[in-house]
Amino acid sequence: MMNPVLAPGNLVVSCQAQPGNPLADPAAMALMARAAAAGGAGGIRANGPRDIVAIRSVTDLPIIGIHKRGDPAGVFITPTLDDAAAIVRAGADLVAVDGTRRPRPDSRTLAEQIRGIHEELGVGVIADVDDLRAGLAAREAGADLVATTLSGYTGGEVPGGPDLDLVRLLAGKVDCPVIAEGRIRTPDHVRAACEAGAYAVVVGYAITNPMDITARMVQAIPDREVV
Ligand SMILES: CC(=O)N[C@H](C=O)[C@@H](O)[C@H](O)[C@H](O)COP(=O)(O)O
Repeated sequence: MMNPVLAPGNLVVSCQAQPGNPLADPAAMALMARAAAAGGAGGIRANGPRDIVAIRSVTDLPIIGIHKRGDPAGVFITPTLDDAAAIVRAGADLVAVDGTRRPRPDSRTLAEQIRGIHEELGVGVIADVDDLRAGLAAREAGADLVATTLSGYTGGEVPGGPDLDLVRLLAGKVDCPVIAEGRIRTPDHVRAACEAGAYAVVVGYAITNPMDITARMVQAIPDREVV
């Protein structure tokens, strides 16, 4: 197994902004990463070579790199080996890839992609999974860590809270570190994820997406008049 790079018991802050978000700009994501580091984050998760280059230039924290490409309804988190290569060149220390059992756009298997990342790029791999079976299969395929990132995003309605049951199940069954990620919104969620066995916890929108935070606050206003 590759060195997991990320120390245990850390909070990783996901600094990502999608098109349509005014913060979708590498300089803004670098400022987010600096703020996260100043607040005590132990790692940064970031999307795409441009953001990763900008973030690498302002922090020595471990960077979990992803490259979102293609259709968000399918395999779109670092779908190919070339996508992984681009983010490692940009400065990522670990690569996260879609670790679900869905067909991959280049028709390689997850095991082939992971082997390529290990052998050609020399970094560890996090499998972003959606359920226990995917987590076990991803570990079997060579993933160094598994994360609950895609739970709730591969069918049906997206739940309101984190999938702590999946954290617990994975932590009891896979022999590698488990990262809790996805809809972790509060310090209580962070604590519960650690108690469920998470090696590290990733928080995104609740820290780095003021558009989403604002919308939630607005939604909470009773009898809001929509103009
Ligand atoms: C499903 C998907 O595309 N997840 C993405 C993966 O990188 C990000 O959009 C999330 O923000 C990240 O996983 C952190 O989760 P949250 O923002 O809920 O704390």
